[in-house]
Amino acid sequence: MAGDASSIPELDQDKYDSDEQVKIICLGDSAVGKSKLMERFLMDEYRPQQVSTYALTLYKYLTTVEDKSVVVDFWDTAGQERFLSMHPSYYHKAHACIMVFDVQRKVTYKNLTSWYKELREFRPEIPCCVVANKIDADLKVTQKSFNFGKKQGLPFYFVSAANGTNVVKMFREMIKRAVDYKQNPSDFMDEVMQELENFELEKEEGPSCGAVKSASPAPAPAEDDL
Ligand SMILES: Nc1nc2c(ncn2[C@@H]2O[C@H](COP(=O)(O)OP(=O)(O)OP(=O)(O)O)[C@@H](O)[C@H]2O)c(=O)[nH]1
Ligand SMILES: [Mg+2]
Repeated sequence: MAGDASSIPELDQDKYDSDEQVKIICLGDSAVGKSKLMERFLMDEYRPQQVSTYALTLYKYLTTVEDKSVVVDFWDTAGQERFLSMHPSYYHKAHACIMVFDVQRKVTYKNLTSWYKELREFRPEIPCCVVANKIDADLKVTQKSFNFGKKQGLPFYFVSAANGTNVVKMFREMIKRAVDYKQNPSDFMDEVMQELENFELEKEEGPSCGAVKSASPAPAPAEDDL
């Protein structure tokens, strides 16, 4: 992924500056089910055996949010997660993040701390959620409470890519939050970019009293009961 991204049109991230494009990234250890969750949501199908992702995959999804057309790019990792770290370009301009762990492997839950830390270094304010995957393998796990993220007010979902539990709900809510965030960015750099854009517009249109977008944080939906 760290190669010459500029030569691949799909990886030109300037497109995420346009109103109708959002970028959603997925974080979590290898084999927690990130790719399967995206496949489940996008194709509503589930293939139990598939080799892990060795190259970056972009899943494009066209939808409408509050009557507006939106193109969502879901970014799936290139196996860099084995090193518990991603290339900065993975985070660049992301509007939301889905953090996944595997309920059958405790270490994947523990590692969320490192994932979250890295995410916030690059994207301090974007909406994020915590996803407990593979609940089909042990339904009793839904009685347990997983408190990571509670402090930060992150929504939590028990899901299964295998049988589809909560997959559509989780993705729909995250798309909505990504779009809300995009309309009201609260990251300092996003604000700077927005101001620069307004400035450029003003220059083109001549002097006027152009307004700068406000910077209130996107509201988080109510957390699932654990
Ligand atoms: N039982 C069960 N198995 C799942 C579920 N989701 C994924 N798996 C299995 O877990 C394994 C890993 O799934 P992937 O989607 O490839 O995981 P990943 O996080 O994309 O892994 P990397 O690409 O290596 O980072 C596969 O063998 C899947 O079949 C689930 O909901 N339930
Ligand atoms: Mg994968």
